[in-house]
Amino acid sequence: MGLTLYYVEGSPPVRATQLCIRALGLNVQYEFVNLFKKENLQPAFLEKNPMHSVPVLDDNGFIIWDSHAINEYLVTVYGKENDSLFPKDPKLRAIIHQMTHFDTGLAFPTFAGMSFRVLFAKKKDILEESIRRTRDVYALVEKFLEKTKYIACDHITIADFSIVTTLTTLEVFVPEISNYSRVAAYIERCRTTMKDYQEANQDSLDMFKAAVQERLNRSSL
Ligand SMILES: N[C@@H](CCC(=O)N[C@@H](CS)C(=O)NCC(=O)O)C(=O)O
Repeated sequence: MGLTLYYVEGSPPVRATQLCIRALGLNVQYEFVNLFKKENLQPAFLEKNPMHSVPVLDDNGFIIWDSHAINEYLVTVYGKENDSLFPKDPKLRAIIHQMTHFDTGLAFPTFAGMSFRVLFAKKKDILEESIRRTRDVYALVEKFLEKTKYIACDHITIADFSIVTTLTTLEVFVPEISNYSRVAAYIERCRTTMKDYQEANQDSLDMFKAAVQERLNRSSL
């Protein structure tokens, strides 16, 4: 059996978990869940995750959902003792949680609102309110990065997997990150230092961008 990840292409939380899986060098089987065909609402999937979201991890029958929880679990169980991706130091852990809650509470829902509108409700525009919220996210991350190279400290942690995947996907809708120099430098740092960034984040992000671009019918984003 081993590890199975239920996933969909393009999803920032799925990509966050894939970055973690790649960083840990884990061997994982992938099960595609087609959200457009509502496979996530089928009883068998709801049994695994009543929240009907991906990613979901099955570790030999132990089921866990939510990318942040999955990443904590993977590093705790399969990482090195005191793995730097999720260090045991309580203060650092608190900051990692602070940043993953920022992702869940503000950054990801900002993405999800725009994504639902364009891909599922098939609208061809983005609401002003969503653009304003995205700018808030960029400005907050710009502020967070005043003191550290990565989002929680000076090295990569699981919080970075969540923040970088969400930020790079927000940029698909509101391509203004170049106005935020620390955010732009941070994304470039993640791109060049995270293991298998291209395969775990960029490839799927590019597919997502092409799908959004097609729906919005813009020549460039
Ligand atoms: N907080 C969750 C969010 C997961 C989530 O909302 N995933 C989206 C794809 S990006 C999904 O599965 N949406 C379908 C649904 O919620 O019904 C996580 O980090 O895993």
